[in-house]
Amino acid sequence: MTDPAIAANGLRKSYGDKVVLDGIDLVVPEGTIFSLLGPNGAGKTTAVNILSTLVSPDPASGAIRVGGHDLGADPQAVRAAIGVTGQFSAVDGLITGEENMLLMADLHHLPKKEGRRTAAELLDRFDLTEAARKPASTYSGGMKRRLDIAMTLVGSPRIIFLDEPTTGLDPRSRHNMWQIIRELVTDGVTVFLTTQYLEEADQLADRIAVLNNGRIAAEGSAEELKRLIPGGHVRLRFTDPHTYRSAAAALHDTARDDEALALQIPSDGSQRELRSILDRLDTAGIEADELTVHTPDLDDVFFALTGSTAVPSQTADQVHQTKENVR
Ligand SMILES: Nc1ncnc2c1ncn2[C@@H]1O[C@H](COP(=O)(O)OP(=O)(O)OP(=O)(O)O)[C@@H](O)[C@H]1O
Repeated sequence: MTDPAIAANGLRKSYGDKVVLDGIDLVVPEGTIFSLLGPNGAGKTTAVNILSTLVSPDPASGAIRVGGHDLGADPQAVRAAIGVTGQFSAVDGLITGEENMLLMADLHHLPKKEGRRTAAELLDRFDLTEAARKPASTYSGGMKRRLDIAMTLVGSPRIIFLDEPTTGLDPRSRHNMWQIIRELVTDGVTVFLTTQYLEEADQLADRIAVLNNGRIAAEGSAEELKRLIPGGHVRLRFTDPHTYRSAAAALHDTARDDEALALQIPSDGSQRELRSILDRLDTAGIEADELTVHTPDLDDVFFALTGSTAVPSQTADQVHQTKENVR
């Protein structure tokens, strides 16, 4: 089996009396997007800084491996495997986009010709060819972020840390950035993403960890996390009023919508609960015309997990969410 791209056990970091990371475990498989979510000051940037060798973890931390290399024993090898795009851009505004790229190529000791080719290819890929000869200070926020990522890619990193890559971008630029991130992963790159935008994690991440009070409050796919909090339900819709009434009689605890001929049943969307609903319908010889599973959105999850009341650490069950017609 191949090493995960990132594996950290009991990651700890304190500044004086302040415990920022209180022993967190992270595993990010290769070629996936992992998102660390958390409110301001939760420790997301600290985690990125440690995993990218910029900041030392506390000695009490467990093993940390990035790109298959031990972070403590071989930080140089880790640095060679990763790229980091931080909240504070590495772009130098006084020189052009192209010059920024060529500077990165020099830093990576690429031969002049190869550096020029790589710079031109990446500028083209990130739609910056036209602006390449203009000072980067004249670029829009979205262009600067694109240039920043392009610069990170000059070294062909296998793992990229993106610390709040779309903060402050308008919706169009944000969607463009999401597309870029998806394409990176299609190319086999692993992305470790921090964000305060729940929609961003929902759209992009294979797995999400919610950081709160120095610990991982919950971890799972977006769908799994949404099932951790109440508010989910199964909705059954009928076209025949008689069937609708029979279903309402056969199922318990349903909220009725007589106008829409729809029944709403509280449910965590788990396979077990779905099976129980379908069994009861089968027993009564009833077929619904439509069945949909509704889960709370990630906003609900975030507020529930990072609110004042502590939520125990848990991992959601692997349950497949269905949205399908019942046949
Ligand atoms: N060098 C440092 N010295 C002292 N305290 C620090 C240092 N770096 C970070 N902290 C503290 O650690 C905590 C976590 O900071 P961090 O920047 O990692 O949070 P974050 O989740 O990235 O927040 P944001 O979303 O606001 O960027 C904060 O309380 C911060 O003040």
